[in-house]
Amino acid sequence: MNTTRKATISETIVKRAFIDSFKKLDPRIMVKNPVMFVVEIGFIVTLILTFFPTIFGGESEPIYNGMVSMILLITILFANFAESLAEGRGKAQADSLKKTKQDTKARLLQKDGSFKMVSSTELRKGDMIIVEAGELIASDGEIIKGVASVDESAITGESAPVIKESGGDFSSVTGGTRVISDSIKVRITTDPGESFLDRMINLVEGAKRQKTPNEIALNILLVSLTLIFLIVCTTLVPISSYVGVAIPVATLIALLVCLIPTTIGGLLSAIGIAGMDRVTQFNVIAMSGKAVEASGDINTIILDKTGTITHGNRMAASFITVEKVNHGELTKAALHSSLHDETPEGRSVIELAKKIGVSETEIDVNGSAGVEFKAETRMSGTDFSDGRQVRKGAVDAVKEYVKQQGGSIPSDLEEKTKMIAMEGGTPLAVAENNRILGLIYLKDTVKPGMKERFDELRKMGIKTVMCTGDNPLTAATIAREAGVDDFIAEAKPEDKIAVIKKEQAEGKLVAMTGDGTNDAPALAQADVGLAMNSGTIAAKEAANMVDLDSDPTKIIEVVAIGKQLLMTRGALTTFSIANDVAKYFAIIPAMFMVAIPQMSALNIMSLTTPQSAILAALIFNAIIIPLLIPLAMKGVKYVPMSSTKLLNRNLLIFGLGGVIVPFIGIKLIDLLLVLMNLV
Ligand SMILES: Nc1ncnc2c1ncn2[C@@H]1O[C@H](COP(=O)(O)OP(=O)(O)OP(=O)(O)O)[C@@H](O)[C@H]1O
Ligand SMILES: [K+]
Ligand SMILES: [Mg+2]
Repeated sequence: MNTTRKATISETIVKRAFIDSFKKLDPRIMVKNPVMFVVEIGFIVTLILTFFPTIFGGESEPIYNGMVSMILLITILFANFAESLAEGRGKAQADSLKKTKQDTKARLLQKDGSFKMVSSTELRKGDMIIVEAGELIASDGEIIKGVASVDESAITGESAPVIKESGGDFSSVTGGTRVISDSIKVRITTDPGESFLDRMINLVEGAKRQKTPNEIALNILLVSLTLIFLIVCTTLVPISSYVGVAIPVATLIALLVCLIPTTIGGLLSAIGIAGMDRVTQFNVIAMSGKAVEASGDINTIILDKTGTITHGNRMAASFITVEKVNHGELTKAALHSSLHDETPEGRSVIELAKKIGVSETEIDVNGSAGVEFKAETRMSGTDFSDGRQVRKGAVDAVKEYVKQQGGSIPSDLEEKTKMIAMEGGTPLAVAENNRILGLIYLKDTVKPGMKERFDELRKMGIKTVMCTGDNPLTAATIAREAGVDDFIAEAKPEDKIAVIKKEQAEGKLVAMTGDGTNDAPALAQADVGLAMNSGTIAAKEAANMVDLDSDPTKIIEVVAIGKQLLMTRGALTTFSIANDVAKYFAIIPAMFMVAIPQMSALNIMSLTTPQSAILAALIFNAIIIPLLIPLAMKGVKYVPMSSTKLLNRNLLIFGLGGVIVPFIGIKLIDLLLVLMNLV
């Protein structure tokens, strides 16, 4: 689906990561990762000991010190490499996006109606520009007038052009995309440097990456463990001298590094970056790592109906009269109600009326004023200078409207409304003053494969709720067809927020997908707000994720990636700590073996010499990091099942595995060291 933005781990990325791992040795950068910073201090101390073996008093072997020092350096480089590699794909994407970001010329509209050519960097919020076919859109904005097909491949990677039009949910355009046909008038909505493309570059580049609350909490745990082991290792000095053993400083440092959680400490940020990156590979732009993490814990998903579950191109299919109303009269009224309605629905009504055959004079808008469609009123219409008022809208809204003017409700309205709704269509009632003339049948169909997608979510234990402004019958039909768990009909924007707040009050994490301006408050309220790239600027700004392919069901992939991120972090933490336990049993007996022969009983791995044992444990501690890079980057495999089952499975694999693997690994390295005559 995506060609330009998907970068694989290429040779260039690996090369850049290799160089970056050395740059990251800078202590000012290292200090941000306390566990690895301790390793770096250990490296420096052992390096000094290599050249000045007696500097801290007592005897020590320079070659052994040098070996420890080198292994420590490699350990740090491995950890840095993991992080650099994770960052690499984003950096490569940022490079290709920057190429898209060229300085373009724009036709800036002047007060007198003429236009002036200006550079895109001069455009400010509120400016009006005209973009003609073949031209690049200079900045983000909203179409005020016109319809055009736009090539958005520079941003989305999707080569098929999309239709953008004023009014309604498909009015936003992105800077850097190209108008293919027709001409549009655009109101600029961002200042230079704050455009969607700018934000996207910053995000994929990881320039402003912030640690998530979960990462911070885990870091605190890792730092605490490091402190505890620092104390343990320091207190070993008086204890050992009491039993008559002098432990070399290099050995103490090796022991400390083996005991502190270097595996997870070295891979933690790579896991986070890779998680964000996986979301990007799915063509979803996450504004923060926090949003990706939250999606892993989602309990409820709120989706709107039109354009999300259904195709959303609600087109007028037929006009249905009530009682004894003349068909021509209804057609005319439907047309009149839509004269100023800029929404796709409104335009489709005019199209249908023209197809049926109304005279051109009826389309004259002179002497009339439009009543804009609003999600709150769920009506639109026209007021004529002769006092005639024509409205169309949701049936209950129009019923209320005519009742207020003393009108009555046609006897067959309900039955005919029901007929449309039962088929999943949206019925709009048409009224002239206090008379209801009939109905407009807006057709819309459920997107294919919806049922399977919602089944998948159910398996993950996630509840789906469809929230629509449409009537309960249409809602019920679509809900049944799509297989959502629950639905809310006749929902106004504030109702959508209320649903989210209610779930949140029960301690649940809520995700919401939407595209309309009326969805924006709810998108902001939700823990995870996924806006469609096709949607309005307001929706995209309120959300913390934007789907470039405008596929609302992609929330499923995002949830899976979030879960995978949390699981990967948990699994590798478990593995890292279990590992350290095993290393303890490798080193401690070896350290005291000579002085306290009884300790040999604990030397269950029967490692050759104290030195071989320590070096083997330290080497294992280093190479486990690159060995786990693929897992950190790709994530632990996620299969939809309950979280308890998942937890048990992972504890078994990574907890038990974490104890067993080092025993085998350390023993093998020990044998190898002896074979190579290194100890
Ligand atoms: N152009 C229009 N003129 C008059 N009424 C409209 C128009 N468009 C929609 N309506 C009516 O208003 C209702 C609410 O429309 P809206 O698009 O805001 O729904 P929504 O809350 O976004 O939910 P969904 O997108 O799931 O349908 C529609 O169900 C329809 O009855
Ligand atoms: K360790
Ligand atoms: Mg909508």
